[in-house]
Amino acid sequence: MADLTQPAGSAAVVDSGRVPTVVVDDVHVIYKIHKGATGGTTPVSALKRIVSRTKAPNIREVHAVKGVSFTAYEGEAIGLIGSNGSGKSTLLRAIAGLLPPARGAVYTQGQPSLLGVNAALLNDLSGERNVVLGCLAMGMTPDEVKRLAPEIIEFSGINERGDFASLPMRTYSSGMGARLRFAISSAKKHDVLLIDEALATGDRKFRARSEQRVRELRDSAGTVFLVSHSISSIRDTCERTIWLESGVLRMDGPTDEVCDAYENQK
Ligand SMILES: Nc1ncnc2c1ncn2[C@@H]1O[C@H](COP(=O)(O)OP(=O)(O)OP(=O)(O)O)[C@@H](O)[C@H]1O
Repeated sequence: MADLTQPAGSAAVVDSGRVPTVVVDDVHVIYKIHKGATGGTTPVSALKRIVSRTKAPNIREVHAVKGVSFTAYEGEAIGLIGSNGSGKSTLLRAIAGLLPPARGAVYTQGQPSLLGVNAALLNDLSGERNVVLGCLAMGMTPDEVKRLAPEIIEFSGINERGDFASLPMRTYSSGMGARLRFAISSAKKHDVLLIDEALATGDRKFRARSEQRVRELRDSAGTVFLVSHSISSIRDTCERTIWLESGVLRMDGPTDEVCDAYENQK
């Protein structure tokens, strides 16, 4: 995925004066949903379909991202906005390499790191143990982990109301869990960091801290993508915004212009 050479005839445009980190080139993502075993699933009917080259009747397709193209550069923080179901999370997962595009391609510099509110931590382990495991999983050395763990716990704020870091994560509120996930993932410099709504789960103080962290990550020459329904978070942290609607890229430009258009629609 590291080769950023642009394919001939590509819809994505690369500015040669800047270093591209993500090229999304005419990407389509289609979910195939199995509607359950409601007939047509016997070996005989499957054989008939193979012979007649027809699709299984119990598979529905959802075309979630439709021909999206753009290029992201080093040092950019890009907001992704759009109404519910417009394809923001799907696009993020495609950039992370978790969903294969049905058509088109994603080219990235290094392995993008997806930070979502559902990022996997182990519920039966304490916050402290999850910090250690999460940091090791991101490639830190044991010494780095030892040095950074107290800062990560401090940043997450989970100990603000007692010693929660030593308690199993299942005792945390969903906001506390999300804050810890954000604190772990953002402790490391990423070439490309993808954040899905994580900032929305914290309280006001944590939101301010995490917005500052996003700006630092961006300033350290990484590229940050931020999916959020909070337009004020997007305005505060991103200088560029992409607006998706029904899977189609509706607008891509300076945050103020795109957010104004989004807020003034209809
Ligand atoms: N795992 C899935 N299987 C099938 N369809 C899905 C799946 N995930 C999302 N979709 C569909 O894909 C479309 C885009 O969903 P997606 O979650 O990417 O939108 P979104 O813009 O992130 O929405 P929201 O703002 O509500 O989080 C929707 O129609 C949704 O129903």
